[in-house]
Amino acid sequence: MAAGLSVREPGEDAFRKLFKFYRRRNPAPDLSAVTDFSQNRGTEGKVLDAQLSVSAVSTQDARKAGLQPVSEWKAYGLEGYPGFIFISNPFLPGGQCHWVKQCLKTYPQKPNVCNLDLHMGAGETSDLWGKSKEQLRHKGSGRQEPKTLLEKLRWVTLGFHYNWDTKKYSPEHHTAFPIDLAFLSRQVAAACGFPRFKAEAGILNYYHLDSSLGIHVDESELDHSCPLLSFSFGQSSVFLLGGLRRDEAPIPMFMHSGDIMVMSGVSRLLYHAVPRIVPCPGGTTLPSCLSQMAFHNSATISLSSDPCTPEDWEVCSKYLLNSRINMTVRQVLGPGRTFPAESEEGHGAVRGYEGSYHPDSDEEHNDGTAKRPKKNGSNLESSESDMSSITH
Ligand SMILES: O=C(O)CCC(=O)C(=O)O
Ligand SMILES: [Fe+2]
Repeated sequence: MAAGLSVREPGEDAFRKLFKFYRRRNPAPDLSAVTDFSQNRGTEGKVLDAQLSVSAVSTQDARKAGLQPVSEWKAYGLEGYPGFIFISNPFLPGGQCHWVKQCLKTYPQKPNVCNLDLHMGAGETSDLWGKSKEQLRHKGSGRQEPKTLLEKLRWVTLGFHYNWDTKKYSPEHHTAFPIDLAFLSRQVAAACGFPRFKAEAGILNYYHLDSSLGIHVDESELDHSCPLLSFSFGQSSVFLLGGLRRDEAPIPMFMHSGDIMVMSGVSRLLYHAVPRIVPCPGGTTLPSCLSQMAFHNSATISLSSDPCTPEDWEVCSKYLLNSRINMTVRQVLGPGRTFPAESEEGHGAVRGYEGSYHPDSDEEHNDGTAKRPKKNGSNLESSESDMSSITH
């Protein structure tokens, strides 16, 4: 680590040790201890069935969001982690394609904010999709080929735009939250017992095969009684769920495409990180739930005037061969609350952003420990010298 970059020098705590273990390239780590909810593997009696509110979401609304009826969802909790809910891919066949397409084609557009805005002009960052799609579609697997703008995308913020420097939200930096994503979030939150959840801020993280997201707690939101929702698409990842203290050893678990995680109650403020992306074997395929896209039956068409077409999906699937997308949705303010006056503020900050709070890829520098926010803002790390490490 370069001198002066460290915000603080934590000891070799249990979380950091496991982060480094799973982040390691050579030799690749043994993943047999990673809990896999979809396979009932590695759960060692700690997994509980989570109770969902089946009647809180109509089958019609679930379908509109691309989801199966709640009665079909497989939802789990973990003993000792009240408020943590893991929903194993509840999407309908074809239901994920709308969200992937939105993350690549729609949400990066203005007025939303993305990492490329920090060092490129408005003209250059407009229509990333249009500027990238042909090149991406025809791209070979050669590492030497220049990256498209879409491949340089690391994060997008929605609604109340998270400020990576101050680690705060502010009323001045707000644009309309996407209606379709608010709808999806409302259904998931309602099923988990939060019928009044209001999607107010979103952070989309774009990971490549060498990306990781450093150890952190999401505590910048002003009301922690509201859950944090997390949706994953594309290649799988290892997610580390820790405790309220940084030195508690985390539980490693896989997040696969379509999986949804809800952090609420006591688990809302747990340390967590993503040390590793785990591509499908061979690196040339998509997870099976994504390879059977049913366009004729696209469940989400009614949510958007721009449904995901087969041509769109060709670009999305090419992108996802090497990538993972995660959307987190947050409620920033408590019900009926507004932002406090500046002088009353005592809130804010993402605690312990160790490594990067944007996907990052710098192996040497990415041991899960806090660094000064990079110019790109976030905390993602990647082993290239660009900015693939997430450090929100
Ligand atoms: O990518 C993930 O699974 C986690 C993302 C996350 O923790 C965040 O955006 O705060
Ligand atoms: Fe987080």
